Amino acid sequence: MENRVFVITGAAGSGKTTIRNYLHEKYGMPRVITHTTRPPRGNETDGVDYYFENGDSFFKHHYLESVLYAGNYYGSSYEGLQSAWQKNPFACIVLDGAGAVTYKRKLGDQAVIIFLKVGDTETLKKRMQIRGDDTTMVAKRIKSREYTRDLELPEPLIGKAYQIVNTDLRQTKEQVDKIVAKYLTEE
Ligand SMILES: Nc1nc2c(ncn2[C@@H]2O[C@H](COP(=O)(O)OP(=O)(O)O)[C@@H](O)[C@H]2O)c(=O)[nH]1
Ligand SMILES: Nc1ncnc2c1ncn2[C@@H]1O[C@H](COP(=O)(O)OP(=O)(O)O)[C@@H](O)[C@H]1O
Repeated sequence: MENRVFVITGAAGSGKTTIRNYLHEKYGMPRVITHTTRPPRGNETDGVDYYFENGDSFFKHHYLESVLYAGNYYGSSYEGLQSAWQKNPFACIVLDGAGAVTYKRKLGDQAVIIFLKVGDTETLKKRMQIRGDDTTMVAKRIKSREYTRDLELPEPLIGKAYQIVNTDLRQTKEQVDKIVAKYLTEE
């Protein structure tokens, strides 16, 4: 079976983490944990949600790609992906739009991109608040250039990504199941 990495991308609050966890729980896909200089949120654990880094430690890793998103660095390491693939041929990762473009360019068909879309900013804002995000952080996030950019599928990924409007979570999961089934059955 060829190695694949399911890349979940989309704006903040669009449901990326929810779908990544679904892929992990339903299909046993290892989650590639990425590195960030963003401070942990109250419910986040180091080594589970992210590897939380400081300005020095972040730059000591060997990244497949890294970005600056809303003022913090995020990066995914080669080692993280390889160790996920050692456990299972299908892995999953959450990336911003720029990271998804780099993954597609570097990994080609091995990267299966799923772009989650939610029509309006109000819904996204509400979801972030329900999730328990700090109100000031939500406001800062929504104002960032990266947030606005990730509301739409990046131009280089047009025709190369699956797009799902994540309104009804049950329907979203069904669409994700159909995508995974294609790769499970073709092998
Ligand atoms: N390119 C890239 N993006 C990442 C990486 N890790 C996380 N991200 C993205 O960084 C953005 C901000 O993540 P986060 O601060 O957790 O906020 P969230 O969008 O509300 O979950 C999201 O779009 C994540 O998908 C990474 O290693 N590389
Ligand atoms: N289709 C949906 N309908 C309602 N709430 C959702 C839906 N999908 C995700 N959520 C909720 O919205 C919040 C943000 O989702 P999350 O997966 O953390 O987004 P992201 O990782 O893209 O920032 C979470 O509280 C999650 O449970």
